[in-house]
Amino acid sequence: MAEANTGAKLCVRGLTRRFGGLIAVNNVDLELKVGEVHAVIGTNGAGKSTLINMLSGEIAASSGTIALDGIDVTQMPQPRRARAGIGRSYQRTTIFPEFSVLENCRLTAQAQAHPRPWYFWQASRNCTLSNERAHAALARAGLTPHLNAQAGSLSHGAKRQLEVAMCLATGPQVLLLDEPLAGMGAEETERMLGLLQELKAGHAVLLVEHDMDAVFRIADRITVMVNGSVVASGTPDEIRIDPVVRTAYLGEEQAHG
Ligand SMILES: Nc1ncnc2c1ncn2[C@@H]1O[C@H](COP(=O)(O)OP(=O)(O)OP(=O)(O)O)[C@@H](O)[C@H]1O
Repeated sequence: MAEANTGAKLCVRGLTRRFGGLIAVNNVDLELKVGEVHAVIGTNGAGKSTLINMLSGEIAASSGTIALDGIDVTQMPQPRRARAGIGRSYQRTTIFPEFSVLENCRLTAQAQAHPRPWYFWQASRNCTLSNERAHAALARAGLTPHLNAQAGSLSHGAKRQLEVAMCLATGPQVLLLDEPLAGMGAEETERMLGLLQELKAGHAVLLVEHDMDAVFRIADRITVMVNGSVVASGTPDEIRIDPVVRTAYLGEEQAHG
C-alpha cells in the first residue's frame, strides 16, 4: 500500500505495539526527513526502544503503518528493510571485540551487499564492494587512523563511533540511533554530535537519547513520549516551553534552562 507523499523519507502512522495487556507504543505518528535529526525522548519505559525495534523490523507492529519513500514496509522483515535503506545502531555494543575495526565494518557491509548466508564463507576482505564501503564508512566516522586496531581495544566513545560506521557501511538512508551517547565523556560526546551533524545532510536521522543537553543542541525536531504515547512534537524551542512536557517529563528546572 502506498502512503500519501509528505516529503518524509520515513512516515509512521498510528504505530502501536501491545505486549499482552500492556500498550508499549500507542498510536504513534512520526516523520523522518533527510537533513533532520529527529530526537525521541521519554522517561524509562516510555516505549522508545520498542518504537525503534518496530521501525527497524526487529519486532512486529500490532497495528499502524511504516512507509519508506511512500512504500509500505510495515510487514517487511528486518533484513529486507535494512537492504531497503533503514539502518540502526544498538544500545548495547554489537561489535566483535576480537576482530579489527576494519573487519567489523566489512562484515556489516558484506551482509548488506551479499545477503545470502553462504557468502559468509567467502572472506570479506576479498569482497571489493564491502572493502570500499567499510573504508568509506570508517572515514566518515573518523576512524581511519584505527583501521587495524582490535575493536575491543577502542575507547568506549570510539566503539560507539564504530557502531555508527558499521551502520553506515550498509548504505542506509534512514539512521535509527539508540542512545549513541550513552556512557560517553564530554569530548566523545562532542565528536559524536559533530558526526551526527555531518550525517544528517544525507540521511534522515532518528535519535533516541537520554542526554537532554545534547538532544536540545542537535535535534531539529523532538518527539516526547510518555507511557507509549506521544505527548508533544515540535522544534526544541517549542518543546522547551510546552506545558505538558514541562510537567510530564522535563521538570521545571530543565524547562527554564
Ligand atoms: N518484550 C517485551 N515483553 C513485554 N513487555 C515489554 C517488552 N519490551 C518492552 N516491554 C515493555 O514495554 C514498555 C516500553 O519499553 P521500552 O523498552 O520500549 O521503553 P524505553 O522508552 O526504551 O525505555 P528505556 O529508556 O529504559 O530504554 C515497558 O513497560 C517495557 O517493560
